[in-house]
Amino acid sequence: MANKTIAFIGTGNMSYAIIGGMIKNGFAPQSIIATNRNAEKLAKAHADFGVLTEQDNLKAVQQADVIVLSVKPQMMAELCQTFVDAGLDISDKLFVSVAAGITVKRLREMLAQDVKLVRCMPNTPSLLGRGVSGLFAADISEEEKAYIEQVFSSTGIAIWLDEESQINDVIAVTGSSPAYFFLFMEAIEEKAVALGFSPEQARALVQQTALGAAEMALSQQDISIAQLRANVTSKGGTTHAAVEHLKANQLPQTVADAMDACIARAQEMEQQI
Ligand SMILES: NC(=O)C1=CN([C@@H]2O[C@H](COP(=O)(O)OP(=O)(O)OC[C@H]3O[C@@H](n4cnc5c(N)ncnc54)[C@H](O)[C@@H]3O)[C@@H](O)[C@H]2O)C=CC1
Ligand SMILES: O=C(O)[C@@H]1CCC=N1
Repeated sequence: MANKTIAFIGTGNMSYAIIGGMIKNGFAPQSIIATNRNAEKLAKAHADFGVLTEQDNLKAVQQADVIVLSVKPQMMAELCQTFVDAGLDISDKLFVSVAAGITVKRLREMLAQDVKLVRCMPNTPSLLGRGVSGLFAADISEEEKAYIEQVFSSTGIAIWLDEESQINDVIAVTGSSPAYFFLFMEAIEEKAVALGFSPEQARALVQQTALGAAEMALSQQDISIAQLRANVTSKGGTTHAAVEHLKANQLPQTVADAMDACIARAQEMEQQI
Protein backbone atom coordinates (compact mmCIF):
# COMPACT_ATOMS: atom_id res chain seq x y z
CA MET A 1 0.00 0.00 0.00
CA ALA A 2 2.73 2.46 0.97
CA ASN A 3 4.41 2.10 -2.43
CA LYS A 4 1.42 2.96 -4.57
CA THR A 5 1.96 5.53 -7.31
CA ILE A 6 -0.56 8.36 -7.45
CA ALA A 7 -1.07 10.61 -10.50
CA PHE A 8 -2.73 14.01 -10.35
CA ILE A 9 -4.30 14.76 -13.72
CA GLY A 10 -4.59 18.54 -14.13
CA THR A 11 -2.28 19.87 -11.45
CA GLY A 12 -3.74 23.32 -10.78
CA ASN A 13 -4.61 25.06 -7.52
CA MET A 14 -6.29 22.11 -5.82
CA SER A 15 -3.90 19.32 -6.77
CA TYR A 16 -0.91 21.55 -6.04
CA ALA A 17 -2.31 22.02 -2.52
CA ILE A 18 -2.92 18.29 -1.98
CA ILE A 19 0.55 17.40 -3.26
CA GLY A 20 2.06 20.06 -0.99
CA GLY A 21 0.29 18.58 2.02
CA MET A 22 1.37 15.03 1.09
CA ILE A 23 5.01 16.03 0.69
CA LYS A 24 4.96 18.03 3.94
CA ASN A 25 3.71 14.89 5.65
CA GLY A 26 6.26 12.45 4.34
CA PHE A 27 4.97 10.97 1.07
CA ALA A 28 7.85 10.16 -1.28
CA PRO A 29 8.00 12.62 -4.21
CA GLN A 30 8.86 9.70 -6.53
CA SER A 31 5.46 8.14 -5.75
CA ILE A 32 3.62 11.19 -7.07
CA ILE A 33 3.13 12.12 -10.75
CA ALA A 34 1.77 15.57 -11.63
CA THR A 35 0.34 16.27 -15.07
CA ASN A 36 -0.68 19.48 -16.76
CA ARG A 37 -0.86 20.77 -20.31
CA ASN A 38 1.09 23.77 -19.08
CA ALA A 39 4.82 23.02 -18.76
CA GLU A 40 5.43 26.00 -16.45
CA LYS A 41 2.96 24.67 -13.88
CA LEU A 42 4.69 21.30 -13.98
CA ALA A 43 8.11 22.91 -13.57
CA LYS A 44 6.81 24.71 -10.49
CA ALA A 45 5.37 21.51 -8.96
CA HIS A 46 8.70 19.77 -9.58
CA ALA A 47 10.77 22.66 -8.21
CA ASP A 48 8.59 23.05 -5.11
CA PHE A 49 7.99 19.39 -4.24
CA GLY A 50 10.38 17.24 -6.29
CA VAL A 51 7.49 15.20 -7.71
CA LEU A 52 7.61 13.45 -11.09
CA THR A 53 5.94 15.37 -13.90
CA GLU A 54 4.37 14.28 -17.16
CA GLN A 55 2.62 16.26 -19.90
CA ASP A 56 1.09 13.11 -21.38
CA ASN A 57 -1.92 12.14 -19.24
CA LEU A 58 -2.12 8.67 -20.79
CA LYS A 59 1.44 7.81 -19.73
CA ALA A 60 0.71 9.05 -16.21
CA VAL A 61 -2.46 6.95 -15.99
CA GLN A 62 -0.62 3.86 -17.20
CA GLN A 63 2.12 4.31 -14.61
CA ALA A 64 -0.14 5.04 -11.63
CA ASP A 65 -2.23 2.87 -9.32
CA VAL A 66 -4.35 5.80 -8.17
CA ILE A 67 -5.54 8.54 -10.52
CA VAL A 68 -6.76 11.86 -9.11
CA LEU A 69 -8.97 13.66 -11.64
CA SER A 70 -8.45 17.33 -10.89
CA VAL A 71 -9.45 19.33 -13.94
CA LYS A 72 -12.33 21.82 -13.89
CA PRO A 73 -15.70 20.01 -13.97
CA GLN A 74 -16.45 21.34 -17.46
CA MET A 75 -13.22 19.71 -18.76
CA MET A 76 -13.81 16.31 -17.18
CA ALA A 77 -15.78 14.62 -19.98
CA GLU A 78 -13.18 15.60 -22.59
CA LEU A 79 -10.36 14.31 -20.38
CA CYS A 80 -12.06 10.97 -19.64
CA GLN A 81 -12.86 10.48 -23.31
CA THR A 82 -9.13 10.55 -24.10
CA PHE A 83 -8.65 7.52 -21.80
CA VAL A 84 -11.54 5.71 -23.48
CA ASP A 85 -10.34 6.56 -27.01
CA ALA A 86 -6.84 5.33 -26.19
CA GLY A 87 -8.29 2.02 -24.99
CA LEU A 88 -6.40 2.25 -21.69
CA ASP A 89 -6.89 -0.66 -19.32
CA ILE A 90 -8.23 1.19 -16.30
CA SER A 91 -10.16 -1.71 -14.80
CA ASP A 92 -7.73 -2.12 -11.92
CA LYS A 93 -7.04 1.56 -11.28
CA LEU A 94 -8.51 3.47 -8.37
CA PHE A 95 -9.93 6.83 -9.45
CA VAL A 96 -10.40 9.84 -7.17
CA SER A 97 -12.39 12.83 -8.43
CA VAL A 98 -12.09 16.13 -6.63
CA ALA A 99 -14.51 17.83 -9.03
CA ALA A 100 -17.57 19.60 -7.71
CA GLY A 101 -20.88 18.75 -9.37
CA ILE A 102 -20.07 15.41 -11.04
CA THR A 103 -21.65 12.29 -9.56
CA VAL A 104 -20.16 8.80 -9.36
CA LYS A 105 -22.72 7.67 -11.93
CA ARG A 106 -21.72 10.43 -14.36
CA LEU A 107 -17.98 9.87 -13.85
CA ARG A 108 -18.43 6.19 -14.61
CA GLU A 109 -20.35 7.09 -17.78
CA MET A 110 -17.49 9.38 -18.79
CA LEU A 111 -14.94 6.60 -18.17
CA ALA A 112 -17.23 4.08 -19.89
CA GLN A 113 -16.89 1.57 -17.08
CA ASP A 114 -17.78 1.05 -13.41
CA VAL A 115 -14.34 1.92 -12.11
CA LYS A 116 -13.37 1.90 -8.44
CA LEU A 117 -13.98 5.47 -7.41
CA VAL A 118 -13.70 7.92 -4.55
CA ARG A 119 -15.33 11.32 -4.70
CA CYS A 120 -13.34 13.74 -2.62
CA MET A 121 -14.10 17.32 -1.69
CA PRO A 122 -10.88 18.85 -0.38
CA ASN A 123 -9.98 22.49 0.20
CA THR A 124 -6.88 24.54 -0.55
CA PRO A 125 -5.53 24.81 3.04
CA SER A 126 -4.50 21.19 2.35
CA LEU A 127 -1.26 22.78 1.17
CA LEU A 128 -0.35 23.50 4.79
CA GLY A 129 -1.72 20.28 6.27
CA ARG A 130 -4.72 22.37 7.45
CA GLY A 131 -7.20 21.05 4.90
CA VAL A 132 -10.54 19.32 5.26
CA SER A 133 -11.59 16.57 2.85
CA GLY A 134 -14.96 14.86 2.63
CA LEU A 135 -14.68 11.40 1.05
CA PHE A 136 -17.31 9.16 -0.51
CA ALA A 137 -16.29 5.68 -1.66
CA ALA A 138 -17.83 3.64 -4.46
CA ASP A 139 -16.77 -0.03 -4.56
CA ILE A 140 -13.26 0.18 -3.15
CA SER A 141 -11.46 -2.32 -0.93
CA GLU A 142 -10.52 -1.74 2.72
CA GLU A 143 -6.86 -1.55 1.66
CA GLU A 144 -7.66 1.13 -0.91
CA LYS A 145 -9.78 3.00 1.62
CA ALA A 146 -6.87 2.97 4.06
CA TYR A 147 -4.53 4.36 1.38
CA ILE A 148 -6.96 7.17 0.46
CA GLU A 149 -7.41 8.01 4.12
CA GLN A 150 -3.63 8.14 4.50
CA VAL A 151 -3.36 10.55 1.54
CA PHE A 152 -6.07 12.93 2.64
CA SER A 153 -5.35 12.83 6.36
CA SER A 154 -1.80 13.86 5.42
CA THR A 155 -3.36 17.10 4.17
CA GLY A 156 -5.52 17.73 7.26
CA ILE A 157 -8.80 16.26 8.49
CA ALA A 158 -10.43 13.56 6.32
CA ILE A 159 -13.96 12.29 6.93
CA TRP A 160 -15.86 9.50 5.16
CA LEU A 161 -19.41 10.28 4.13
CA ASP A 162 -22.24 7.72 4.06
CA GLU A 163 -24.22 9.44 1.31
CA GLU A 164 -22.88 10.88 -1.92
CA SER A 165 -25.21 13.89 -1.61
CA GLN A 166 -23.24 14.97 1.49
CA ILE A 167 -20.36 15.92 -0.85
CA ASN A 168 -22.40 18.98 -1.82
CA ASP A 169 -22.85 19.92 1.85
CA VAL A 170 -19.08 19.58 2.37
CA ILE A 171 -18.52 21.95 -0.57
CA ALA A 172 -20.61 24.60 1.21
CA VAL A 173 -19.06 24.00 4.65
CA THR A 174 -15.37 23.54 3.79
CA GLY A 175 -14.62 23.29 0.04
CA SER A 176 -15.74 26.80 -0.86
CA SER A 177 -15.59 28.36 2.60
CA PRO A 178 -11.93 29.45 2.55
CA ALA A 179 -13.24 32.02 0.03
CA TYR A 180 -15.86 33.24 2.51
CA PHE A 181 -13.16 33.80 5.13
CA PHE A 182 -10.92 35.51 2.55
CA LEU A 183 -13.80 37.80 1.56
CA PHE A 184 -14.25 38.80 5.18
CA MET A 185 -10.50 39.40 5.49
CA GLU A 186 -10.51 41.41 2.27
CA ALA A 187 -13.30 43.63 3.61
CA ILE A 188 -11.41 44.34 6.85
CA GLU A 189 -8.17 44.89 4.92
CA GLU A 190 -9.83 47.39 2.54
CA LYS A 191 -11.39 49.32 5.39
CA ALA A 192 -8.07 49.38 7.27
CA VAL A 193 -6.45 50.97 4.22
CA ALA A 194 -9.33 53.47 4.00
CA LEU A 195 -8.67 54.33 7.66
CA GLY A 196 -5.07 55.19 6.74
CA PHE A 197 -3.02 52.04 7.39
CA SER A 198 -0.54 51.15 4.65
CA PRO A 199 -1.49 48.11 2.53
CA GLU A 200 1.35 46.15 4.21
CA GLN A 201 0.14 47.09 7.68
CA ALA A 202 -3.49 46.33 6.75
CA ARG A 203 -2.55 42.87 5.49
CA ALA A 204 -0.39 42.13 8.52
CA LEU A 205 -3.12 43.24 10.92
CA VAL A 206 -5.92 41.28 9.27
CA GLN A 207 -4.03 38.02 8.75
CA GLN A 208 -2.65 38.01 12.30
CA THR A 209 -6.13 38.58 13.71
CA ALA A 210 -7.68 35.84 11.55
CA LEU A 211 -4.93 33.43 12.59
CA GLY A 212 -5.27 34.41 16.25
CA ALA A 213 -9.05 33.92 16.18
CA ALA A 214 -8.74 30.51 14.48
CA GLU A 215 -6.03 29.39 16.91
CA MET A 216 -8.11 30.50 19.89
CA ALA A 217 -11.02 28.36 18.66
CA LEU A 218 -8.67 25.44 17.97
CA SER A 219 -6.90 25.54 21.30
CA GLN A 220 -9.99 25.99 23.49
CA GLN A 221 -12.36 23.22 22.46
CA ASP A 222 -14.26 23.51 25.73
CA ILE A 223 -15.36 27.05 24.86
CA SER A 224 -18.01 27.46 22.16
CA ILE A 225 -17.29 29.76 19.24
CA ALA A 226 -20.28 31.87 20.32
CA GLN A 227 -18.67 32.22 23.76
CA LEU A 228 -15.30 33.19 22.25
CA ARG A 229 -17.15 35.95 20.42
CA ALA A 230 -18.97 36.99 23.60
CA ASN A 231 -15.60 37.21 25.40
CA VAL A 232 -14.51 39.97 22.99
CA THR A 233 -17.83 41.77 23.24
CA SER A 234 -18.00 44.09 26.26
CA LYS A 235 -21.51 45.14 27.21
CA GLY A 236 -22.18 48.54 25.69
CA GLY A 237 -18.71 48.54 24.16
CA THR A 238 -17.19 48.87 20.70
CA THR A 239 -17.41 45.23 19.55
CA HIS A 240 -21.06 45.16 20.59
CA ALA A 241 -21.71 48.13 18.29
CA ALA A 242 -20.00 46.35 15.37
CA VAL A 243 -21.60 42.94 15.96
CA GLU A 244 -25.08 44.42 16.38
CA HIS A 245 -24.59 46.18 13.04
CA LEU A 246 -23.60 42.91 11.37
CA LYS A 247 -26.59 41.11 12.91
CA ALA A 248 -29.02 43.90 12.00
CA ASN A 249 -27.76 43.49 8.43
CA GLN A 250 -28.45 39.75 8.55
CA LEU A 251 -24.86 38.48 8.39
CA PRO A 252 -25.67 35.00 9.83
CA GLN A 253 -28.68 34.57 7.52
CA THR A 254 -26.68 35.87 4.56
CA VAL A 255 -23.98 33.26 5.24
CA ALA A 256 -26.60 30.49 5.50
CA ASP A 257 -28.20 31.67 2.24
CA ALA A 258 -24.78 31.75 0.56
CA MET A 259 -24.17 28.15 1.62
CA ASP A 260 -27.57 27.16 0.19
CA ALA A 261 -26.60 28.87 -3.07
CA CYS A 262 -23.37 26.86 -3.09
CA ILE A 263 -25.26 23.57 -2.65
CA ALA A 264 -27.85 24.55 -5.26
CA ARG A 265 -25.07 25.30 -7.77
CA ALA A 266 -23.45 21.91 -7.12
CA GLN A 267 -26.81 20.21 -7.69
CA GLU A 268 -27.37 22.22 -10.85
CA MET A 269 -23.92 21.22 -12.15
CA GLU A 270 -24.82 17.57 -11.49
CA GLN A 271 -27.69 17.99 -13.97
CA GLN A 272 -25.64 19.89 -16.56
CA ILE A 273 -22.29 18.08 -16.72
N1 LIG B 1 -9.79 25.31 -6.00
C1 LIG B 1 -10.45 24.82 -4.96
O1 LIG B 1 -10.49 25.42 -3.85
C2 LIG B 1 -11.15 23.50 -5.07
C3 LIG B 1 -11.30 22.87 -6.29
N2 LIG B 1 -11.94 21.65 -6.36
C4 LIG B 1 -12.07 20.98 -7.65
O2 LIG B 1 -10.77 20.79 -8.15
C5 LIG B 1 -10.79 20.76 -9.57
C6 LIG B 1 -9.69 21.66 -10.09
O3 LIG B 1 -9.88 22.97 -9.62
P1 LIG B 1 -8.67 23.99 -9.54
O4 LIG B 1 -7.44 23.29 -9.11
O5 LIG B 1 -9.16 25.13 -8.75
O6 LIG B 1 -8.55 24.40 -11.08
P2 LIG B 1 -7.25 24.85 -11.88
O7 LIG B 1 -7.73 25.46 -13.14
O8 LIG B 1 -6.35 25.63 -10.98
O9 LIG B 1 -6.52 23.46 -12.19
C7 LIG B 1 -6.87 22.61 -13.24
C8 LIG B 1 -5.63 22.43 -14.11
O10 LIG B 1 -5.90 21.42 -15.05
C9 LIG B 1 -5.18 21.72 -16.23
N3 LIG B 1 -5.80 20.96 -17.29
C10 LIG B 1 -7.00 21.20 -17.91
N4 LIG B 1 -7.24 20.23 -18.80
C11 LIG B 1 -6.21 19.37 -18.75
C12 LIG B 1 -5.91 18.17 -19.43
N5 LIG B 1 -6.74 17.62 -20.33
N6 LIG B 1 -4.77 17.55 -19.10
C13 LIG B 1 -3.92 18.06 -18.19
N7 LIG B 1 -4.16 19.19 -17.50
C14 LIG B 1 -5.29 19.83 -17.79
C15 LIG B 1 -5.26 23.21 -16.36
O11 LIG B 1 -4.18 23.71 -17.10
C16 LIG B 1 -5.21 23.66 -14.90
O12 LIG B 1 -3.91 24.05 -14.51
C17 LIG B 1 -12.19 21.23 -10.00
O13 LIG B 1 -12.89 20.14 -10.51
C18 LIG B 1 -12.81 21.77 -8.72
O14 LIG B 1 -14.20 21.53 -8.66
C19 LIG B 1 -12.40 21.01 -5.25
C20 LIG B 1 -12.27 21.58 -4.03
C21 LIG B 1 -11.68 22.88 -3.83
O1 LIG C 1 -15.63 26.89 -6.79
C1 LIG C 1 -15.64 25.69 -7.08
O2 LIG C 1 -16.48 25.24 -7.87
C2 LIG C 1 -14.62 24.79 -6.44
C3 LIG C 1 -15.24 23.69 -5.62
C4 LIG C 1 -14.99 24.07 -4.18
C5 LIG C 1 -14.06 25.18 -4.28
N1 LIG C 1 -13.83 25.51 -5.50
